[in-house]
Amino acid sequence: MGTRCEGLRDSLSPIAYYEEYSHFRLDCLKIDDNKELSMSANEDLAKERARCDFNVSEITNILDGGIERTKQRKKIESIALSNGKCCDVTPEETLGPKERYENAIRKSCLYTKIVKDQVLTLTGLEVLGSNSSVLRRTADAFFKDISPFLLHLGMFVPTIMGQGTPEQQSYWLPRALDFQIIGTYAQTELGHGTFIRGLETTATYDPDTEEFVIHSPRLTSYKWWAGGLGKTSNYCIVVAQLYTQGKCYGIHPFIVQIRDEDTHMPLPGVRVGEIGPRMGFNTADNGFLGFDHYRIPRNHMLMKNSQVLKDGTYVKVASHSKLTYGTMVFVRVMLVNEVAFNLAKAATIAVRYSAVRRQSEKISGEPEPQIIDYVTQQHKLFVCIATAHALQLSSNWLWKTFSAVLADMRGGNTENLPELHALSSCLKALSTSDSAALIEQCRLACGGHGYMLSSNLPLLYSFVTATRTYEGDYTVLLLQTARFLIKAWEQAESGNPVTPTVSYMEEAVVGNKYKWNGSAEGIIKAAYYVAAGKISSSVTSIRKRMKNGKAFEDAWELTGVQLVAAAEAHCRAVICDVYRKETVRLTANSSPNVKTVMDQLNMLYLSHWALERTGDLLRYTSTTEDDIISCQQRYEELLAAIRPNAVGLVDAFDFPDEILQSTLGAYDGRVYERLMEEALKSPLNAEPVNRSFHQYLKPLMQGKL
Ligand SMILES: CCCCCCCC/C=C\CCCC(=O)SCCNC(=O)CCNC(=O)[C@H](O)C(C)(C)COP(=O)(O)OP(=O)(O)OC[C@H]1O[C@@H](n2cnc3c(N)ncnc32)[C@H](O)[C@@H]1OP(=O)(O)O
Ligand SMILES: Cc1cc2nc3c(=O)[nH]c(=O)nc-3n(C[C@H](O)[C@H](O)[C@H](O)COP(=O)(O)OP(=O)(O)OC[C@H]3O[C@@H](n4cnc5c(N)ncnc54)[C@H](O)[C@@H]3O)c2cc1C
Repeated sequence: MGTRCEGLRDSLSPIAYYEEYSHFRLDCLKIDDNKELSMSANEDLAKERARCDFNVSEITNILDGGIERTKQRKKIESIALSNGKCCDVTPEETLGPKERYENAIRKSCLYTKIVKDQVLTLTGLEVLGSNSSVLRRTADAFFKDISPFLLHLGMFVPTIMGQGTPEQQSYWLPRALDFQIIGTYAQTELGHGTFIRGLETTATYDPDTEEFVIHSPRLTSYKWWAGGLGKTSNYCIVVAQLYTQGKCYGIHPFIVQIRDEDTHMPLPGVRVGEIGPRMGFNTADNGFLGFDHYRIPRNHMLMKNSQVLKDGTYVKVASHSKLTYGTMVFVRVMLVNEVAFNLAKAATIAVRYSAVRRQSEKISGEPEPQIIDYVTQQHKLFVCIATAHALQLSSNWLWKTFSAVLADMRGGNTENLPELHALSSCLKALSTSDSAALIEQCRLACGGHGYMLSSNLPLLYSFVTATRTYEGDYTVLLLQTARFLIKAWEQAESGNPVTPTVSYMEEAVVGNKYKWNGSAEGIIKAAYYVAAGKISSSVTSIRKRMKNGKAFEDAWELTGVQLVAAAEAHCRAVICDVYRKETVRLTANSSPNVKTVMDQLNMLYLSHWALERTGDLLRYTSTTEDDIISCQQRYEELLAAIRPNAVGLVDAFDFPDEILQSTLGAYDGRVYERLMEEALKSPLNAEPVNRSFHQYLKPLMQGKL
């Protein structure tokens, strides 16, 4: 084999040589060990599918939101996937930073063209709204990492829709939706991300020219992080402090052109670039942006919620001061769905791999079991499937809540905005945090092979762990929810009505302790009592500190750890409640076995969290040790009951291999063959001897260095 490859190296270009070389290596391996590298599907996986006792596509339909939506998703996927040009000849992760970016742009353009020419004509703009997760999911067949266009559809367009006047929308949206311009959302600065009232970029109105002057007064005011900002976008939403008639009116959104539409050169007064290598998002050209007294027309301020008239008069239109934060709320809602989908991918990879992988001996001399037969492995993985369901169903519910509040606000009613803000904040925080932790758990469950980039688990993790930070950090958002909860508690205490998601407080303020009952409804009620207990303890701590002379702000700050835990407990109770109710509702007309397995998963989730929070249950409810023992027993029974259906359950997520992009998780289970095929694509395998041998190793080994 060596001789054949040596000969090739002289006659071929590096890429062609490497492709040829890889094929030769594969051919050789096939000849040498036909059994190992057979093309047939893995037998264990086939057996798993044969023993699955429910109709897989029924659950797929439930998760998609109905049979029609499954059909539409599949249609969109088949349009995108039938375009073979999405494939990478060289694995994305083995390219240098420039090549990776260029390749990401190539694929983004290709994908955009498919969406414009074929998908939008099929679905209309609906695919950009409630159905946009289908586009995101399909896009993953093109990108292992992130598209530089993500912020264009994810935030630039939604900000114009949510913050622009009808005239502004009719001017900007057709251009943006047709990709004649590409935009992003530049809010965060080097010096401030969380505290957006502290942003330093200024937009000062000049009535003489009817322009805003955008300026970055110091280094910390440089915009930092926006996806697609470094090299791709020619426009962006800039969030800046608005000054007019000598007064600051706080942060407002502006549409700012940053590059020439023809040459793509940065415009004079604009300094823009990419921020450098990151833990993930390395194909998304996250950027920096500074302005030197850069002028934009007056009507580039997005004026739906407030306006600056020609003479500089500031007019507030909106009835709520936080409507400028609307895009963030929208993206937080979308992110719950986004991370549910990524967790489902990780669970699919890890469960299929665990059915293929055999390791150790349970009983000496007997065949090695599939690792999925270890109860500890089931404990690691089944909660991932259940959490993906819990978050998917919670995200659908949150989307409905969001749409209803949005409809109210269109009619001028912002009464339910605080509750939506509290809900979207804590659901974003918990869903991203849980998903990141569980994706890492999936990686660990796959042993060494999970560490391979080709498993796709490291990339999924690097993407999802960022969601815990961006669009509002975990702690910061839970503290926002806590503000709402403490106010609600005080209202309940004084006998005033509270909003639906905190109605449990009305019963809890009386001070009863809840008696444990191991049914689903009992566990949910216990979760609400835990939340109420933690909120009550936080209130007591704040009051005690204030009694001891602290100002409210200091008392609040000192109680921060308890407040975050209270908001977390509240959110967990909401997820448990929504997951239960939606499971019951959605399986009302399902076949008996689907009903059973969905109920088992739901009970597994509830029992899992009860067992994770035994300290809280013992403290805030009348749960006893015997109750915990029976809960543990039930949990272990559920692991055993779900085991035969585990592969069927992840098949129900219905990820085509092209979207999953994993050597460990492909449908046919040819794990070892795929690992070897990918290994052979490594650029280091393109030649039998690397030149560093001659340059360094040989001189070192021969004492001639
Ligand atoms: C195709 C779709 C795909 C979707 C996926 C897209 C993926 C995109 C990938 C990457 C995108 C990343 C983008 C970004 O990260 S953009 C930057 C995001 N930045 C943040 O999220 C910053 C977080 N900080 C904040 O939100 C705020 O600063 C704050 C922490 C909430 C504090 O704000 P502020 O200081 O103004 O407010 P106060 O704390 O004083 O609170 C005053 C009252 O206002 C209430 N409030 C706050 N925010 C809101 C809101 N959004 N809506 C309604 N009400 C709000 C707050 O609760 C206070 O109320 P109270 O009654 O207690 O006085
Ligand atoms: C991959 C990625 C993509 C991004 N994309 C964009 C984008 O497209 N556009 C954009 O504008 N931004 C973007 N961001 C920025 C992102 O929104 C911010 O990083 C995020 O909001 C957190 O702000 P920060 O970095 O300033 O963290 P900081 O606020 O400095 O937080 C640091 C720590 O301090 C804690 N902390 C801060 N304030 C408080 C408080 N009041 N109470 C208690 N603890 C507190 C936090 O919990 C955290 O632990 C992106 C970030 C990442 C990682």
